[in-house]
Amino acid sequence: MGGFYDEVIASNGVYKFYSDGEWKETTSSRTVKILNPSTNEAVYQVQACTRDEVDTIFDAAKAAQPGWAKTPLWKRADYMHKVAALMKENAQPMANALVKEIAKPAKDALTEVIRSGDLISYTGEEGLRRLGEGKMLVSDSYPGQDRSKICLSQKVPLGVILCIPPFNYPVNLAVSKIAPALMAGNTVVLKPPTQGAASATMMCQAFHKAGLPKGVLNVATGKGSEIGDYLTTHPKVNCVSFTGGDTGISICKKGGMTPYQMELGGKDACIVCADADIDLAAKNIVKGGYSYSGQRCTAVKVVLAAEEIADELVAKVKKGVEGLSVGMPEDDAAITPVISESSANFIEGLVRDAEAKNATFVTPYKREKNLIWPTLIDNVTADMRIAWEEPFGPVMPIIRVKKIQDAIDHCNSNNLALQGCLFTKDINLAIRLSDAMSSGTIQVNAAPARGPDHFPFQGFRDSGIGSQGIQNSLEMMVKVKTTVLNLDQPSYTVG
Ligand SMILES: NC(=O)C1=CN([C@@H]2O[C@H](COP(=O)(O)OP(=O)(O)OC[C@H]3O[C@@H](n4cnc5c(N)ncnc54)[C@H](OP(=O)(O)O)[C@@H]3O)[C@@H](O)[C@H]2O)C=CC1
Ligand SMILES: O=C(O)[C@H](O)COP(=O)(O)O
Repeated sequence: MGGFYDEVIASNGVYKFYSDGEWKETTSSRTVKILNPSTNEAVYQVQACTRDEVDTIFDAAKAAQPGWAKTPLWKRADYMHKVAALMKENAQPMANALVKEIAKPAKDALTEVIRSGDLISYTGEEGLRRLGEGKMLVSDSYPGQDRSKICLSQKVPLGVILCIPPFNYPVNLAVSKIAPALMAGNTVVLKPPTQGAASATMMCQAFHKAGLPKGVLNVATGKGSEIGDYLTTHPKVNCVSFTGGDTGISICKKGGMTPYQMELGGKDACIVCADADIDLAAKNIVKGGYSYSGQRCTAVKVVLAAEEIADELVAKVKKGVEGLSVGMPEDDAAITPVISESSANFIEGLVRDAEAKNATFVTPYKREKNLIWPTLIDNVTADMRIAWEEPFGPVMPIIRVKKIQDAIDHCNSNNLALQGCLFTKDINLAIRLSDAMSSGTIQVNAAPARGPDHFPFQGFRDSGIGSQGIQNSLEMMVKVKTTVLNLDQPSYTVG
């Protein structure tokens, strides 16, 4: 694997956890297996941290926080640039791990690591400018007041941030939480997804090698079902930044007076209007719906096509889908095995339901273990589960609509409301539709996407709480502290 990562791995080949600046093995000797989705065989193992170890990790994070908050902003930014450079220099082994543990196509895996380095650098820059700014308010703007009070507000850290990313971007969605949290003077406990824990753990070595002070970043590994509740309800947690599925909703319900940044599931709708550029729409549906085998929260997950153009659109999407390579991530196939057998079974359940209710299979459904061939399903109706549920797999439903209002109503009736997109050549219609679609982000004439990573990224309804994107994440990782200067008499500057 290469010297840079050697100390991350224990002598028996199990990845270590990271606490108080040191790579450690659990005293329980229990480990968690990470299965390769392409073979369903164990490819890596991580430590199953005990509750005592979790306590020690939080103690380290809590103890390190005041010192880190006193580290000048420019120094924190310097660390971010060092980490980013180290990640990029040592990207390939991390990308290889992504290929093996989450079956991400080889090129996309490398892109994830490089994109993460860029995100960390940008966060250093942005944090330096933004977090150095506060506000000064004078009192005489409020009725009845004179100018005898001056209010100074600044952005201060929240404390210890618990970061929990999902399997599909274990590196990128980890750093999109860690970097803003650290820049804002917080310390971090990372709980990586089990599938993705090896690459996420490797990523933390870049922080270690950059010389980050002890306890500022810590990694607790183990199954979410075993240590998740203990982590999220831990008394030393001051904010939970989570990306994943419905688990996020139960975290909020179980939790207390802790701020949450939640990015949850999506059922991103793609509305194709009668006047759309059909080639452009078809290209985006194929790329947006099937890249990483549909396992993106921003994947196009239902197409709502105007009846007039539906035949032409379906034919063009079919052609694109038939051109997708299907195979192994090592070979950089476009469609690779989905994350687990249970995920493949769930996807198959949605497909069988649509089949039983007489949907039209434009491309046939085919599956070998976790590998599912890209499937295009036309004439989907509202009584089918796939019209509403998120497959997180390479399966695309098309619903034909008589009126655009039907498409808007479908989009707005779903509790999942992350992103959406629309295709039209009419800018006025585009704005009206975007305003009418009640989802966190609407893309006009392109597929949904989170990036570029400084753009706001948020879900409405059950798709999330708060907003991400570098700028908004920085704002979510701070609270406002004010100091009011009370003068003995009003004072005015007259210019
Ligand atoms: N909006 C967005 O940006 C994204 C949303 N998603 C959504 O996530 C789902 C798939 O991702 P997936 O990773 O399976 O999602 P999960 O919600 O199952 O898991 C997400 C993370 O939560 C952890 N976890 C599991 N149980 C608990 C618990 N009780 N307390 C705390 N943490 C826990 C998991 O750990 P472990 O792996 O050990 O179980 C993992 O790290 C899809 O629904 C998808 O839409 C996915 C990516 C992005
Ligand atoms: O987790 C996800 O699926 C994302 O946040 C989507 O990111 P992307 O649009 O860059 O794939």
